[in-house]
Amino acid sequence: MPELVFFSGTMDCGKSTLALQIEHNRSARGLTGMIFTRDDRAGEGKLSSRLGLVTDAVEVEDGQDLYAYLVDHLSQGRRADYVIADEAQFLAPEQIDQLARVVDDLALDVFAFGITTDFRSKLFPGSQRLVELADRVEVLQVEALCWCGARATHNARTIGGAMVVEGAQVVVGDVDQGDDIGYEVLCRRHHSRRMTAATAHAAALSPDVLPVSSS
Ligand SMILES: Nc1ncnc2c1ncn2[C@@H]1O[C@H](COP(=O)(O)OP(=O)(O)O)[C@@H](O)[C@H]1O
Ligand SMILES: Cc1cn([C@H]2C[C@H](O)[C@@H](COP(=O)(O)O)O2)c(=O)[nH]c1=O
Repeated sequence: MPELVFFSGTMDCGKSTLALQIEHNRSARGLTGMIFTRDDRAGEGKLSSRLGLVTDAVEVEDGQDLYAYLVDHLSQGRRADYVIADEAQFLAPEQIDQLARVVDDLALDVFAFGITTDFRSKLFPGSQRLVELADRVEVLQVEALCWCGARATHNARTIGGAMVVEGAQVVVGDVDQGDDIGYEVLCRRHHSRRMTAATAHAAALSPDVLPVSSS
């Protein structure tokens, strides 16, 4: 049975790498994928992984009907044996409904990849709809780690290494951005305490927490 599968996790846990591996394994067996993405860091119409792999993809636009796009594609006699949708958190809920219809009416597997929650630990609307509709939600096996060594479950947005909680839900960016606006994955404890690697390091160096000499 074709399925809608949502591969979810934090940033930097290997979602795009897995998407590229699924694409590679299927195309090696003569299958043809329809690859959708939106706002990949590598630029428009690209699906990229931090391991350096990249492939071309269809850049999803606001209001685009993904089901109609596939029907049109197939009715022109072109192939699509399965669908990959990366950065699926950026899709609108209606577009997730359209992907579910691709599974049910066109009998294609749809593999969606995305982060579940934003920098305030709130669901992205597209991810919420995926959790509601997916046949399976898969958590990636390679766990990203918080600076403390615990499994990272949350995404923090940072400026100069310090966590911020104000701002737009969507700001395309990467981890390890130095002084720029960026992201860091944290465990829940450190996300709720707003404690990033930089602020934890600064606190450890603070005279307030240094052992006081008795001499
Ligand atoms: N230099 C490296 N050597 C080995 N693995 C790396 C390297 N850089 C990144 N990775 C792996 O790639 C993962 C990020 O993959 P990516 O597909 O870009 O993540 P996501 O799409 O989930 O944000 C990291 O968690 C790490 O496992
Ligand atoms: C937490 C969070 C992330 N984003 C953006 C930042 C990146 O461009 C993508 C996630 O990409 P990845 O391949 O999973 O690393 O999402 C955002 O716009 N808003 C957020 O709150």
